[in-house]
Amino acid sequence: MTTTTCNGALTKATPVIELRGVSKFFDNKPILDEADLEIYPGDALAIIGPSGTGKSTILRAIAGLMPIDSGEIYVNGKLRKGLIEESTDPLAISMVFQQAALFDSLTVAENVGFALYQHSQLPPQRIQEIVDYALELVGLPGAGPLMPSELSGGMRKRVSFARAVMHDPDNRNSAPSVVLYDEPTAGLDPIASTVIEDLVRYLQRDVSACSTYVMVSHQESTIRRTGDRILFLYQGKFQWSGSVSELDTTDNPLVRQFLSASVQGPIKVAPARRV
Ligand SMILES: Nc1ncnc2c1ncn2[C@@H]1O[C@H](COP(=O)(O)OP(=O)(O)OP(=O)(O)O)[C@@H](O)[C@H]1O
Repeated sequence: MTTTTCNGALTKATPVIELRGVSKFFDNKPILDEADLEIYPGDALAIIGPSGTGKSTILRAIAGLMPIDSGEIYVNGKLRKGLIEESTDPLAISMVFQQAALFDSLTVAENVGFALYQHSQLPPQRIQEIVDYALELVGLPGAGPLMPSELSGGMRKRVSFARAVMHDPDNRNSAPSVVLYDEPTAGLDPIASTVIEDLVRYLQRDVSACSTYVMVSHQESTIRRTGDRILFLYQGKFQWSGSVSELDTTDNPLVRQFLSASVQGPIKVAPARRV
């Protein structure tokens, strides 16, 4: 594939992440069924699909947080063996979870700096400076001493963003190359969602040299504002791929039914239980 790099040059790129025939079963049910996916440098992908179709599962597989049952995952062309904790990927992948997943007993600063405090040799004063930089980046300057319980849902999400993009500003290579967002705007009002969507684009544009991300969302504004390429996941496979404008023009029956919120169509809908 020919792609455009950050500086505009056309190159034949190696996918930063490639899934080949990845399957994952839960309770003997195939959730991912020989799914293929290629993510190229600078891609802004949005994965959509009905609830329970495996969107979070595929993010966890990409992140190396969950074992797959068959298939292969390549990171920068290198076959990943085992989970992320057992081996090191040749590039940093970071995940923003649906529930901001903060440690409630730690301050905001301790949450954001957690990985650096645990795993780096940097002096605490330097980590503090980096944490302050990350909090500024997400529009929460001075929030470091607060406890998570003092934050709104939108602020908690921004803190989890700061933690996900934590890196040493003196070392641009330490920024995550791929960020995986699992429903970062779920449960937020439209304005708070816009703030998060803008933040995703800002981080892509300005934080690392050529940021790449995968967004999972049910919110149409988030899909349209953060996805350059939309992928429709259903029955364990990607069934459709297109641009945001193609979302409105495609005659793919899965996409049409999904966007029209109709219970009639090829997507099987579990009937509501009568009470
Ligand atoms: N650890 C697990 N153990 C058993 N089943 C699981 C596990 N994780 C996910 N599943 C099942 O796999 C299916 C896909 O779940 P997943 O969370 O990936 O779907 P999703 O598309 O992200 O859904 P939603 O849009 O509702 O968040 C669901 O049926 C879920 O119950």
